[in-house]
Amino acid sequence: MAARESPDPPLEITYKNLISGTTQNYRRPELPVVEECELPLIDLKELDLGDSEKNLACKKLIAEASREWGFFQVINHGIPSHVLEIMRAEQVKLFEKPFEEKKTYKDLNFSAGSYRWGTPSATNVNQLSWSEAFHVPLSDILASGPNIHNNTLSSTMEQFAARVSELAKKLAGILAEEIGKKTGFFEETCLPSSCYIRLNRYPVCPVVVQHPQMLGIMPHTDSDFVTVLQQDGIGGLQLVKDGNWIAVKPNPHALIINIGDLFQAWSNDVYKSVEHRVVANAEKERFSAAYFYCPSKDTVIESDVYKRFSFGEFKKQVEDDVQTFGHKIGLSRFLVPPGGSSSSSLSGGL
Ligand SMILES: O=C(O)CCC(=O)C(=O)O
Ligand SMILES: [Fe+2]
Repeated sequence: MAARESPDPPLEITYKNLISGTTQNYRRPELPVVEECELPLIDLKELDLGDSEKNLACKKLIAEASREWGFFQVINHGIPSHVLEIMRAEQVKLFEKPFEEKKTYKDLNFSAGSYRWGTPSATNVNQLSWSEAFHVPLSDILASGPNIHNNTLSSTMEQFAARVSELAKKLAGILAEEIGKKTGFFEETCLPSSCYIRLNRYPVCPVVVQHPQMLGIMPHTDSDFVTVLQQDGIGGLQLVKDGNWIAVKPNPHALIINIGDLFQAWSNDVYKSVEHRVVANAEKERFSAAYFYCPSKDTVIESDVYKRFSFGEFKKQVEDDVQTFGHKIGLSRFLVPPGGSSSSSLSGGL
């Protein structure tokens, strides 16, 4: 295959100087990595057996995992396997396209900037994400009407989103109920068009030999209520638990669920939005698809721990911080100062 037709973004060439530099490449102290482990595995079948004891026990497990891990995996989640398989097949087909084509992908009504690769702001190798992604607001897909381009990718994403959002809504409702909050909140605020799908590909990373700590995606928390993640069998996802990085063992039958920043704030820090990252792989490429369950931008998050903020303000703050500091600061930006009031308005805010 001619070089210009390669599907891979030119990560190695673009970041050559960062990769080959040594002295300026200070690496911040790493948390120790603990061995691969299984996330709490929750069988959602228990919710629908008509057995109220099992139903309650299952809800408790969901809440407990969200408090203690911020992450869990679910089986018997109700999403037909063909929906997941078609999504994955379309995702692979999309990423197989030559890099030059992905950069300007016009077949879909994806907004500008949906396709991302590497880390444009990286000034040292530790800030480099060895990956490419389509980060797609579902409003792009739904706005284009039913299958306007006769495009199987957009109709597949629409079908995937419809099913996965049902799962996210169900889990969010259970988590709300477990802390005595209104479950209807999500139906009112998280609309089909306010959510996002992010299709990730982690190309093989030959540089791992020189830089064993190379990451596929930088440590981050998600800026949503709940994320539903479909990963393949390669592995590489890690999360922080009790001050250590834990490697998640892939389970081919399960979907991964994690709590995002909005739920942490809305639950007054009961549920945890936990930092996670993906390590690069020297031998195998990896795919994942994340569904971000988000409210409309004007939705206000009320919390006793954080100043009240709209989702739009939160997103804007994250974007500004990434621009200024090269990384997200997140919820700590919105903490109520000691002795302060959570209803105080942000400057230029509500
Ligand atoms: O690929 C993964 O396993 C994680 C992806 C992720 O964290 C994200 O897209 O926010
Ligand atoms: Fe994430």
